[in-house]
Amino acid sequence: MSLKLLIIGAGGIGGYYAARLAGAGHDVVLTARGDHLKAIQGRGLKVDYEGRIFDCRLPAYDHASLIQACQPDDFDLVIVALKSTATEPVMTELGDWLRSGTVPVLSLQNGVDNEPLIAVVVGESRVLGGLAVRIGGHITGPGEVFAEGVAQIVMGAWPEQAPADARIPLLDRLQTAFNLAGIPTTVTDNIRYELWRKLVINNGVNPLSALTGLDTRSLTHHPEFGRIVYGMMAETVAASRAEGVNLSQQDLDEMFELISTFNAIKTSMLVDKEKGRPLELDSIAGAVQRRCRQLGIEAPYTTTVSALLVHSGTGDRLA
Ligand SMILES: NC(=O)C1=CN([C@@H]2O[C@H](COP(=O)(O)OP(=O)(O)OC[C@H]3O[C@@H](n4cnc5c(N)ncnc54)[C@H](OP(=O)(O)O)[C@@H]3O)[C@@H](O)[C@H]2O)C=CC1
Ligand SMILES: CC(C)(CO)C(=O)C(=O)O
Repeated sequence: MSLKLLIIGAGGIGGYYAARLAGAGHDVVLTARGDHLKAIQGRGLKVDYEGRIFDCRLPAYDHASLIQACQPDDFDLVIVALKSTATEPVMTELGDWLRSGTVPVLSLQNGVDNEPLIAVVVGESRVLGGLAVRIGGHITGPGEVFAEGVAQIVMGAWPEQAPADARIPLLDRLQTAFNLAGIPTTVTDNIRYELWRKLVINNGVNPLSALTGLDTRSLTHHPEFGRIVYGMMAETVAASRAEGVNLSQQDLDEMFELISTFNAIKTSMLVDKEKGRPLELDSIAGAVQRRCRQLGIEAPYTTTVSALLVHSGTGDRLA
């Protein structure tokens, strides 16, 4: 049976997954703003993925008109695909509307601090944690998204899955539907572990790519930058202990291997820096630094790269 899905933030990630899900016959509604929204409303959303073009005509709204046009329980699922810098303001903007229904909310964002912000608004029992894995994607022009990679999704009941958790039937349904739509999707019973493993990658490459302008392959294969990437990843592994997640040396090596052998991706933070947009620095490097401070340990690589990035002229745009 087809799903009714609301995707908040039709950018690189939201736009790509929207196209796959709509292509498989699901009813997808988008939110966006500005020229991108106008283009989606006028001409539709065009997604260029691995040599295939998806042209989709989908209903799209800004948040003020979404509240007028739809009820939260018109949907089986709300997917948040915003930058982390927008999570709190958008949750405030849509808070009363979301609270007027019972629909579950899935975050597909990088970082470990989005689900807690969503839970403040809708309550933990409605939150699904998730992440977009092995995908690079961004808006290339109004109404246009480019994406590459196998583009998996990992998701699970947040913060943890209880025995006989009421969210399991929905997760199973989503897993089946997403896989049939061409999105390799797995459900985990330990989503916080997976979110932290992804943070290892993002802290390893995103800030350094924004600082240097280099893609993920150039960074990880560079004799000096590769060591800095590994150092920032190791600091993320150490930081995970502050939340009892306790990532291991094996997690560190697996994540370094994953990003070293993945496509040469222009990270989302580099794309934001080039476009002069706010960076997810606080939710990536800041998240690691805060946990390390809490544990009384240093995070010298993360602290240095963050400080250089702020100093390089983006400081006034950090959220
Ligand atoms: N891009 C990638 O390759 C990957 C990204 N991720 C993560 O996925 C998440 C989403 O990233 P990404 O897709 O790159 O983000 P984008 O910036 O491409 O997309 C976010 C979209 O949300 C829109 N938006 C923001 N605020 C509002 C608002 N108030 N009302 C309506 N629309 C709004 C943005 O509009 P505007 O442009 O006007 O701000 C933009 O269109 C991030 O956490 C990122 O780290 C994970 C894996 C890979
Ligand atoms: C590093 C990468 C591409 C991994 O998917 C990512 O998550 C991002 O660009 O934010």
